[in-house]
Amino acid sequence: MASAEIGVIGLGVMGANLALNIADHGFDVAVYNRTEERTREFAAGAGELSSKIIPTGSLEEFVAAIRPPRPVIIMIKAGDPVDQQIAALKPLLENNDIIIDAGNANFRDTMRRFEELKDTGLTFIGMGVSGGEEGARFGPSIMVGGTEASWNRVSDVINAISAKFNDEPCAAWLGENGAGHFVKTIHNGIEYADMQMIAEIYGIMRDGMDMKAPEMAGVFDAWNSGPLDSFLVEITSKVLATGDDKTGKPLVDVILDAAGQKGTGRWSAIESQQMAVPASAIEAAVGARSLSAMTGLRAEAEELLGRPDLGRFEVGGNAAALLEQALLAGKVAAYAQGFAVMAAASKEFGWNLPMPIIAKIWRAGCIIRSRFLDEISEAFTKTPDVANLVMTPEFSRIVKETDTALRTVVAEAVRKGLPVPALSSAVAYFDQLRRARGTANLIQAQRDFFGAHGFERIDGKGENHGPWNMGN
Ligand SMILES: NC(=O)C1=CN([C@@H]2O[C@H](COP(=O)(O)OP(=O)(O)OC[C@H]3O[C@@H](n4cnc5c(N)ncnc54)[C@H](OP(=O)(O)O)[C@@H]3O)[C@@H](O)[C@H]2O)C=CC1
Ligand SMILES: O=C(CO)[C@H](O)[C@H](O)COP(=O)(O)O
Repeated sequence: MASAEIGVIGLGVMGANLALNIADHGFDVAVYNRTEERTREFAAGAGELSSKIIPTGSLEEFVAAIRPPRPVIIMIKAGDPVDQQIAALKPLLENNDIIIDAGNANFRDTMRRFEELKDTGLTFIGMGVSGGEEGARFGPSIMVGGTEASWNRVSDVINAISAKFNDEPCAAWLGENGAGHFVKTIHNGIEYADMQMIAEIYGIMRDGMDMKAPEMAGVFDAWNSGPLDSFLVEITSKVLATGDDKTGKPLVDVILDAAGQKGTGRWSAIESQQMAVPASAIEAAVGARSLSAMTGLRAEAEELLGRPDLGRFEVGGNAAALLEQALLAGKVAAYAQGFAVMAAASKEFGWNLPMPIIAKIWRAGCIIRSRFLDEISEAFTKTPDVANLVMTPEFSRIVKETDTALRTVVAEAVRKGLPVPALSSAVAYFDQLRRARGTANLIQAQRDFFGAHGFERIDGKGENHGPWNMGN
């Protein structure tokens, strides 16, 4: 008997919690997982929600359990598995059924899938979901891409299960085809930059100020009541306060310093380059994760080159306050870059991405949720067409107020041999951005010299060439 209102395929961390969240909001949900054992375990652990959950052992049974037109959420490993899953599902579905890929898909795959399914009678939605395990269970931030009509058909359930900020759902339709997954990708790119900058500040405290993890936990905890108030700062404090049962040391001290990455940060950097919109903080964060994973090379390099031991990180006065300001400044650069990349993609793909709404739906539920996003949403609401976040009155004020702190922290870290790739990229970004006459005049001259590429003069339009003397 088809009684479920919606189905979820994939009962890993995210799918299982999303299914429980859906059931918790009163919807009957059919579930299926490739490995049936996981479905059995999930159903057995569903407790009082089990009456709303229909576990199924085959795709046929799964499809038959959902009332047409069927919304089917796929929440499995991104990439080829999604194509395989769609191929297996397609012959079983009927006209008007909706396939919703909720994993971290590359938006280019989403656009392809959208096209492939366009004339089949089925509808495809690419839906970015953020919030990790807890978000999926109790309210994630949800970024939807597809036709507006398809969004209207699923918005009740998606709004219901999403996080709420001031009672507003942190879910929205953001545009056609790949829009939702693109925005989720940039969300993750910003997440990478945010995390990297926090890690750089942690590195300064640990290696430059000789602070121990519990002491740092207190500093991050205090920062969480100020302008840096955010989920990532909050969990950083909690992580730093956690001990290791085995050694009695802070757990963070016994974790291998090699960061994993599943692709979304890298895609953000690649897409920013494709669109010629600088996202140097995100790139620095991706690069730093890659270099972190080269543990053998780093050990050899330390041996060969020596690790600079240039003394303590000294900024005079209140170092914690300066670090807090520097982190805030770095965040502004990362978010300004992420939003600028989205603005360019919006034009290129004709999505008309609503920046104030994107900032709004990131205010709760997602990994980068913060007080800061409320300020961004306000800034974009007041000045929706601004070219760059830092050009808004609110954020230009923050850039000016935090400038000395960012510059001081980066300069002192560089002087003392403490790596700060993302924070230093922020200084360079701001310094280049606010310099009306830069140095690319020389690059233009060089290009013209070796390749006759031409240049424009400051005192007139049109292409010019220099009288370069190639012979000498
Ligand atoms: N974890 C997180 O914080 C977040 C994850 N995501 C995204 O959500 C998606 C799911 O992630 P998560 O729940 O963490 O992953 P898990 O590793 O916990 O679970 C993976 C799921 O994918 C299924 N799967 C893997 N390969 C295939 C395949 N070839 N065919 C069918 N099913 C397959 C697994 O089934 P089986 O049990 O049979 O192996 C399992 O249900 C990913 O795209 C991820 O990037 C998005 C936001 C946050
Ligand atoms: O989407 C997420 C959070 O928003 C996932 O946790 C994702 O896996 C994070 O990316 P990575 O694994 O590359 O750190």
